[in-house]
Amino acid sequence: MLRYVVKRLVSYKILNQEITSPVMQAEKEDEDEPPPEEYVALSDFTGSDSDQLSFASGDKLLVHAKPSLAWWWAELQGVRGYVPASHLCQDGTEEEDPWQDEEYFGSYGTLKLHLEMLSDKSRTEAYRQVILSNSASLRSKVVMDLGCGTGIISLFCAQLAQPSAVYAVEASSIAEYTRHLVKQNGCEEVVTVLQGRAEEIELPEQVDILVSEWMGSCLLFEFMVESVLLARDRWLREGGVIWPSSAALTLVPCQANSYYTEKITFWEQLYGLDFTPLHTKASDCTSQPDFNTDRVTPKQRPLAQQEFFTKPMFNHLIEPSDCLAAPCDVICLDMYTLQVKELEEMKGQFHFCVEKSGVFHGFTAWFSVRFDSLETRGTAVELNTGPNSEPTHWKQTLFMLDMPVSVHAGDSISGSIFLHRNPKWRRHMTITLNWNVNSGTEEPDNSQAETKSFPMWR
Ligand SMILES: C[S@@+](CC[C@H](N)C(=O)[O-])C[C@H]1O[C@@H](n2cnc3c(N)ncnc32)[C@H](O)[C@@H]1O
Repeated sequence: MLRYVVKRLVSYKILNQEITSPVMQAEKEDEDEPPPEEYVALSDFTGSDSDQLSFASGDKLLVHAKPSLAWWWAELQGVRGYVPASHLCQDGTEEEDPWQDEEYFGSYGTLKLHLEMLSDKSRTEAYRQVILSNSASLRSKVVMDLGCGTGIISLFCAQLAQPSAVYAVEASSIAEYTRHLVKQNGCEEVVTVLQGRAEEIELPEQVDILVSEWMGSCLLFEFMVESVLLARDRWLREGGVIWPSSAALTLVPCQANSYYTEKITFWEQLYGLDFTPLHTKASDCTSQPDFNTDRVTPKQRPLAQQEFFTKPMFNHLIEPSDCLAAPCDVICLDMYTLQVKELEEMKGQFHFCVEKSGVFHGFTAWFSVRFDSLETRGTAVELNTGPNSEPTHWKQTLFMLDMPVSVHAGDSISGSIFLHRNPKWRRHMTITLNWNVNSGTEEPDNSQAETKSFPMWR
């Protein structure tokens, strides 16, 4: 579901935002300070630096300056500090829709995204294979296809199996065309297209199978999974089946030589001139805190790293040879038991044994989903979006470290990953990686724990 991401990037222009130092701004405020705006905290926040302000859900804060989209300069009970904008909303004023449904469903109302998804053979064939290999068990069953788009999964059901009914639910305006497609393919007796949000539509009966293609970049981005869980609790009969049945997010430490060269080494020699201050921490540069990351640190990050390595990179296709260790599943979801509230914060651990010497540039993430078989002794179908499978339109997601680290076979990289759903923008999240590189030699280990947060996208 990269399609929606790209649109967001363009519209937010996050990476190109103009940042004013709030220190400068705060000084200026004394002279001609505009009146502060009152905001209410949506959730608790504990500052991780001395210049950050901690607050509790429901606190009323005065916002004095908005130096970036992510971090504001605010006051609580006379104390001032930086606060994450995503944790605040304005009381009493009409807020933007936290689900951004107009834009989200607007983009699924066009053919562009459906063309991209239907062109993805690995993805679409995986769903086809699930229906085909379970066709006997699907006979006379009732199916709900949540977010049917052009109706491809519903049509597979009608074409390859004999369900008694398929309810194809779609909130975007593409649903009007889906009805024509169902008729055109002679499936109107079985497939009923219902236009509306899955959370709001009414079905005439409970369903035996709930199928959906809901996965986003890094599995959860877009959080369509929430709609699937709510539909499961409302419409799936007891003992019913959910496809995909489970999902996993996988991580690997990797090299990313060409991306690093393109964005960092590039500045070293330009037309016989030295542009290295753009990627090197220079002591004589004006100190400007980094407002783009999830934490404001007093550490100054070079401009190139700030601009290119703050957000993760979608559209990355990692070569298996660039994986420095065996990949590790860091988050595993059981779609039968997962609860909506668990989506707010998810944590996983990793421990990688470096298998070959190289440069550790970052981590690459991807996901896989599994569809349990309904047939006795049937085999599960897996859709894997990793580097050892056919590329999909999701590709993989690259998280660049600010500074590459040389690693050797026998070293280990261990740590944790933390997915924090944006309390305000419900389709977004921040991924925080904490890691430690330990040398495999007998020498004393001086390695330091590192941490970096990557907003996706707000
Ligand atoms: C990733 S697309 C999959 C489309 C189709 N199932 C396919 O495989 O080609 C997800 C679809 O779900 C729809 N959708 C997302 N959330 C929904 C919700 N809560 N209710 C109804 N439709 C939803 C979107 O508009 C979009 O068309």
